[in-house]
Amino acid sequence: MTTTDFTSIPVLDLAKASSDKAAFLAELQLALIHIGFFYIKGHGITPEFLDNLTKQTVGFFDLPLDDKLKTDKIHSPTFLGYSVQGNEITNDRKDNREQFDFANDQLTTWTEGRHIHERLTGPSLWPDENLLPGFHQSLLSFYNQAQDLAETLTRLVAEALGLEPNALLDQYVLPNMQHRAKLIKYPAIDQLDPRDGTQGVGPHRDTGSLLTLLYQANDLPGLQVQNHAGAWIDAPAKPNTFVVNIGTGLEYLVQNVAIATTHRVLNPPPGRGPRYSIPFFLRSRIDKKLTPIDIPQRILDQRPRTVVTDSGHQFSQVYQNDPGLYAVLNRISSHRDVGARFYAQLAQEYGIITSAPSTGY
Ligand SMILES: O=C(O)CCC(=O)C(=O)O
Ligand SMILES: [Fe+2]
Repeated sequence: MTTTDFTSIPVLDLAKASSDKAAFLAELQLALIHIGFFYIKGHGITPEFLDNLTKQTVGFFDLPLDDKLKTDKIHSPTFLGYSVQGNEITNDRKDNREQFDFANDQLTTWTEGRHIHERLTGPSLWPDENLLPGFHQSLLSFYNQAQDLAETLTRLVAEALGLEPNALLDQYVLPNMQHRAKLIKYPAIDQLDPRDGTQGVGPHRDTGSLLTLLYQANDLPGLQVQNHAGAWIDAPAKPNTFVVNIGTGLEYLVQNVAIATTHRVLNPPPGRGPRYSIPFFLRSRIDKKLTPIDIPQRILDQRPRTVVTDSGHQFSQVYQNDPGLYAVLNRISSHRDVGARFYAQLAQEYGIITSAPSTGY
């Protein structure tokens, strides 16, 4: 075990990818191999758009509970929709956060007898447009802009690892596949029952995805990244940046040379009000078994030897054989009520409902 490791998260400027590409790729390579997290600025998503998205986010969580519950995930096998505070489990413990999962609207192709992963794809559950005018449109616009940015970054990740720009996207992302995004609200500690502790979301790695882009919508502490010696490092909000991190999908597909670093969120300190964040997850395709890509030896030689992590490693073997099944199991694990309703047999087969395992994302 190493005793020293990174103590802050680097800020990369996407504009530099045009003005001085070699320097940008060198910074990116370092972040991928040794940190697993970086901030990105100069990304082109406007401050006005992000301010409006923040207003829509606060507006949604401020709706009466009954209105939010009309979009509850329990109504859909896609796990898209609202989850009330305390209804999610990470690393065996209840998270203190409310969230709204969404994606672009797609039709379900699943019918009895087809692969179970197809049941995850389908339309989002939107609140009544009259309650929140413009909400649906803002969120879809965020989804599309974030997907473009995540794909741009994935091309640069490929280059930083000595590959052709499209090498990862061509193999591991389908043009029309459904990715995921969320609105999240973390109540401050004084708004919680003391018995609930301070776990906004427990230590985890983002499961099965390639990259996560996270917009921290207000300036409150809480997000922490576990460095590879085991210490927790703050990742404070920085205006007009996204925090970018690597998912376990990318880590596996690039032979562990980019690292899916563990992170968590603590509920905000008393008196500061709730923290809001908005992640987008660029997934890897889940319709077939994926084989890791060949990486130049000079890059592989830089792989870190040991990484300390407080996150569980649930089902990672399943991912290697069947990423679609893995995606379903992770969703069931995080949202047991939806799992019990739509996937009872699978949940039982994998001991999920009764044994309370850990999960991520
Ligand atoms: O809200 C945040 O800052 C992080 C959220 C996160 O890590 C996740 O939902 O996977
Ligand atoms: Fe995460």
